[in-house]
Amino acid sequence: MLPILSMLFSILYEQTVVPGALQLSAMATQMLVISPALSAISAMVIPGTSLAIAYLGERTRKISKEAHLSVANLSAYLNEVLPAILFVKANNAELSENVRFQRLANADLLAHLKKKKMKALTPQIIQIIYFGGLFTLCVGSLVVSRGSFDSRSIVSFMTSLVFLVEPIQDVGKAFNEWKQGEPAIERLFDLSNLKSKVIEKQDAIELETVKGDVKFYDVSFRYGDERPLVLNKLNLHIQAGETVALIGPSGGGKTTLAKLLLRLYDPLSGGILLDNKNIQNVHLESLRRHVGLVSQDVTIFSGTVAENIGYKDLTTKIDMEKVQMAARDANADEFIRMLPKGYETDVGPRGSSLSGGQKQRLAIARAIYQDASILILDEATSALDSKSELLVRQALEKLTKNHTVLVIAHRLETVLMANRILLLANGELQELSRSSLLNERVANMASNEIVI
Ligand SMILES: Nc1ncnc2c1ncn2[C@@H]1O[C@H](COP(=O)(O)OP(=O)(O)OP(=O)(O)O)[C@@H](O)[C@H]1O
Repeated sequence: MLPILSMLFSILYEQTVVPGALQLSAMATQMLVISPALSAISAMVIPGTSLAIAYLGERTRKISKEAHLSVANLSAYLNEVLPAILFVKANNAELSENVRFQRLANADLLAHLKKKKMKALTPQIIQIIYFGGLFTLCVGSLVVSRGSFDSRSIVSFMTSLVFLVEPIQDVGKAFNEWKQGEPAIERLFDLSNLKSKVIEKQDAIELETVKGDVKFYDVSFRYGDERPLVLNKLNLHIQAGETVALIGPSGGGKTTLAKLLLRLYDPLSGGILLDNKNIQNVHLESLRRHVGLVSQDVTIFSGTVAENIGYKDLTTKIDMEKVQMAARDANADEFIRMLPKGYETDVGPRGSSLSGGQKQRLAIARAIYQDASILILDEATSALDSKSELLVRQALEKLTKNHTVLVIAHRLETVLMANRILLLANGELQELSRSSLLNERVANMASNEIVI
C-alpha cells in the first residue's frame, strides 16, 4: 500500500502540483503588476473552469467505479463457476452459464468502453473550456483597456495568462487521473481494512513445544450480537494424546468449536487452555503451528505435490525427506510415485488432476509434515469409493497414535476410532458411550449424516 501511495504522491505532488504552483504564482504576480483590474477579471474565469473540472472528475470517478465493479463481478463469477465445471456439466447447465457469462462480459465491455470514451473526451472538453475562457478574456481585456494599454503590455499580459492557464490545466489533468484511480484505491483500502477478529497481545508468549492438553472452560460463543448462542457454557477436556470424536446435527457448532481452538474468533465468555496456557496469551503464529487442520474442503494449490505437502516451508526450504515420510504415513506415497514426475508433478489448479481420495491423503500428509501436536480433522462428508476410504481412514488412524486429535466425524468407522465420543447439540456437549451410539434413537438425534 505504501509504495502505491508514495508513487501517487510523487506523480501528483512532486511532478505536477509543486512546479505548477510555482509557475502559477509567478505568472499571477506578473499579471497583477501589469494590470490589477484585468487580473481581477481573469480570476473570475478560474472558478468557472475549476467547477467544470470538478464535475468532469466526479463523472470520471463514477464511470471508473462501474468499470472496477464490472471486472470484479466477472472474476468472482469465473472463480466460482470454473472450479465447479463438472457440476455445471452434470446439471446440463452449460447454456444457462453461458448466458450468465455473456451478460457479465457485456456489462464489463460496456463499462470499459464508457471509461475509455470519458478518458478520451475529458482533455478535449477541458481544452474547449479553457480556450473559450481565454477568448472571452482577450475580448474583455481589449474592451476594458480601451487603448490605455500599450501593445507591449497587452502582449506581456496575454503571455502571462497563457502560462497561467498551463499549470491549471496540469492540475486539472492530475485531478482527473486521481479521480480515475480513486475507486481502485478505495478497494485497496477496503481490503487492507479487513480487521482480524482477534487481537494478539503485545506480551504474547511463544510456545516452543506442546504436549497437547486442551481445555475449554465455560465457553459461550455467538457470531454476532443479534445471533443465537452457538456454544453455551461448554466444558471439554481433551488429554494429550487422546482422540475425541465430535458428532452432532448439521449447524450444531462442531466447526465453530474448531475455529475457536485455532483462535479464528474469541469466545464471548470462558476460555480455552492449551497445556494450561490461555490461548489468548499465546502468539497466534505459534498457536496455529501447533494446531493443524485437515478440513473437509481440502485445499490443494496449483504447484507440485511436494510443494503441497511441504506447504509450511514453501517460502524457505522444503525438506524432501520429511515430505516423503509424511506421504508414506498418509498412504499417499504409492500413488504419488505413479504420477508422471512423482513428487515434482504439477497437480493443476486446485489439484484438478487428483481424485477426491488422493487430495484428502495429500492434505493429511501436509498436516503430518506440519508437525503439529494437536490435529483437528474435519471429516469430508462426500463419499469416497471403499478402497480410497479405507486408505484415508488408515492414514487418519496412524495420525491418532501420536497426536491429540479432535475429529469432526461423519462416519461410524471414524467415530469408533476415537477414545471418546461427544455429541454437540443446542450449544451443549454430551458424552456418549459406544453402545449408546449404536442405539438408533441417539444416532438419529446425533446426526442424520452418521451411517450406522
Ligand atoms: N461465519 C459465520 N457467521 C455467522 N454464522 C455462522 C458462521 N459460521 C457458522 N455460522 C452459524 O453457526 C452455527 C454453527 O455452525 P457450524 O459450522 O459450527 O456447524 P457444524 O456443526 O460444523 O455444521 P456442519 O456439520 O453442517 O458442518 C450455524 O447455525 C451456522 O449457520
